[in-house]
Amino acid sequence: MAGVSDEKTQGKVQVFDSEEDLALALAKYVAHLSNQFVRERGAFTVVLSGGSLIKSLRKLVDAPHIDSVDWARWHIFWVDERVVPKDHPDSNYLLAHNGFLSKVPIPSGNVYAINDALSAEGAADDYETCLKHLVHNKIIELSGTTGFPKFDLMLLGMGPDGHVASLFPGHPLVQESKKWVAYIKDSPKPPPERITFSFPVINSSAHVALVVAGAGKADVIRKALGSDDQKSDLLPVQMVSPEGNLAWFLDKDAASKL
Ligand SMILES: O=C1O[C@H](COP(=O)(O)O)[C@@H](O)[C@H](O)[C@H]1O
Repeated sequence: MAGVSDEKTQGKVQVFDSEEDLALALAKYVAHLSNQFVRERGAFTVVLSGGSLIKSLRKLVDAPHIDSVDWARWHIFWVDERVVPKDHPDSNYLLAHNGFLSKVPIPSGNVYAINDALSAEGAADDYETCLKHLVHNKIIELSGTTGFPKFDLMLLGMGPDGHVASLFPGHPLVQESKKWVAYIKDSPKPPPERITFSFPVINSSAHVALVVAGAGKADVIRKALGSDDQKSDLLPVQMVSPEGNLAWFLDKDAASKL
């Protein structure tokens, strides 16, 4: 590992010599949390992003994790999804299925994809209803502090503009304070129609990992984690501030301007 810092304000920042090393450490971190939550409460709720995050999960399907993780206890959600059919190349579900879910024995009933037959608004409402049902059944915990669902682990990627989930810089959705799941029809990154968890949900998580690799993201990482930052005009990634733990997984290229 190239470096690590642990500051209360920004979470634990780990910088790895390569994306390969990052992926190895990420797998170890996820497997450790899986063991902990399965032991403590018999379930592990994991929220996925789309994009490059899925490739960075590839070491979880290798030994020793493939055999040691209790996959039957996992419950899979998406922090955001594009409103397209599940077999469309833009689907975050399809990406996760091909790159991760098809390689591990998570029961299909524990994989909560959006209803792709609905409009953006309908799919967001439907997903929120699904989450409420799972809170009622105690699969998902509820934060005693915020009243929003408290996922065990949220795995977030970050776009080169500093967006997380489908919460984009300057978009009014970043201020959503009531809905658990919101919809967007004018996403600056295609496709335009998506659903996304709101910041209150993201920030109620027990653990959030922000996984960022590549030189194309170095400027935003400097803004988010560098010392010369002014706190006005926060990028979405700077609004990630969970009530639990925040861990950054960066490769050397993403951290090159720190
Ligand atoms: O559109 C999206 O982009 C972000 C970032 O993707 P990346 O490929 O730059 O890592 C992703 O986290 C989000 O889930 C996705 O819908």
